Amino acid sequence: MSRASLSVVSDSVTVRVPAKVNLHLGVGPLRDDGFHDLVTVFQALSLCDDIRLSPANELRVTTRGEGAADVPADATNLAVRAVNEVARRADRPARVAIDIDKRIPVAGGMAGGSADAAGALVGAAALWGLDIDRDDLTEMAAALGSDVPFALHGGTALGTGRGERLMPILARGEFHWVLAIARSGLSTPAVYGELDRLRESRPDSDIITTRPDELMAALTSGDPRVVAPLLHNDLQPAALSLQPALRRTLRAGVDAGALNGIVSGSGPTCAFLCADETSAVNVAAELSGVGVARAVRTASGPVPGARLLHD
Ligand SMILES: C[C@@](CO)(OP(=O)(O)O)[C@H](O)COP(=O)(O)OP(=O)(O)OC[C@H]1O[C@@H](n2ccc(N)nc2=O)[C@H](O)[C@@H]1O
Ligand SMILES: Nc1ncnc2c1ncn2[C@@H]1O[C@H](COP(=O)(O)OP(=O)(O)O)[C@@H](O)[C@H]1O
Repeated sequence: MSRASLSVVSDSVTVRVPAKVNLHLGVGPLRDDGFHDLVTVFQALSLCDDIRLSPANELRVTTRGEGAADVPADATNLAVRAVNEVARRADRPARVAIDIDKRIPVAGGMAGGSADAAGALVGAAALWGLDIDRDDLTEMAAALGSDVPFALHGGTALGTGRGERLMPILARGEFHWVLAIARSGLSTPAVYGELDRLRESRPDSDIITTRPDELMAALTSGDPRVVAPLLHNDLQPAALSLQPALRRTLRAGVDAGALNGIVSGSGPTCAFLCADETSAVNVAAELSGVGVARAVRTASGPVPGARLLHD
């Protein structure tokens, strides 16, 4: 069969993909390949991007919504890279229009680009009727970025390696979060670099990357009051060093009634764990009034990873 005669199985597909927060982020020393070994606990949140893929004459991408102007519209867009990867594997032309409806803050430490990549992998496979098994999809995801496998996986999971090796974690119940989105983003490599710099200046500081057993046990209890004091992020001092104003944001969320606040991944989004949904709505309202963030959102977790939406 020639490439041109391959039939398109569907007119268009839409995939919904979640943001993540790291409930625990332990960062090991810098590896020779430029990455750091991690021990992290991811949770997928109800703040999602929607990725629509439709047949087109050429590969193109448009983004609307949250931070759209900061999302590349060329071959460096992670969704474009994902579609190119599926096309290469299927040996077919990547003639697809990708439309991203963004809600996940760009360069916000919530893995928005990774989510779009995961959505585009699932979307391209569905659009072209390809049968790619879960392990192969996960391998393709890991090649696109350390956080991409988790965006496929969703739920609550332990991440090791550079974050791409996943093991599901049992988390009971629903956790309610408030997200304070900062006025400008932070570059992930810059934040890891700042952590290395801070560690070099304090050579006696311990680097501990053991499994966070206490947090994992707390998650099975489903009680946010037990989980809240166990939130931990090794990248937080580095993010605070690059954006000192985040200290005020973290304080404001706790003052507004959150159980605890943490910088999400490499930041600068701050995530606040609340006792319940009502408390989250109240904390969000109060935090909006203080003016420490560009936008404030509520979200719950865990939610599933990349999933096809059916009209
Ligand atoms: C920090 C975390 C925490 O979940 O997420 P974000 O806060 O950015 O969303 C991740 O480790 C980000 O993962 P991701 O954004 O996929 O990173 P990649 O594209 O794989 O790598 C970008 C760069 O980040 C640094 N990096 C990333 C992962 C890792 N384990 N060690 C690193 O040092 C490296 O400098 C690398 O070149
Ligand atoms: N589809 C995409 N959405 C967002 N950012 C993207 C995308 N594709 C590439 N990028 C690039 O990736 C960088 C990191 O974006 P993002 O994944 O949103 O943040 P973070 O790594 O902090 O979670 C952005 O600054 C942008 O240049």
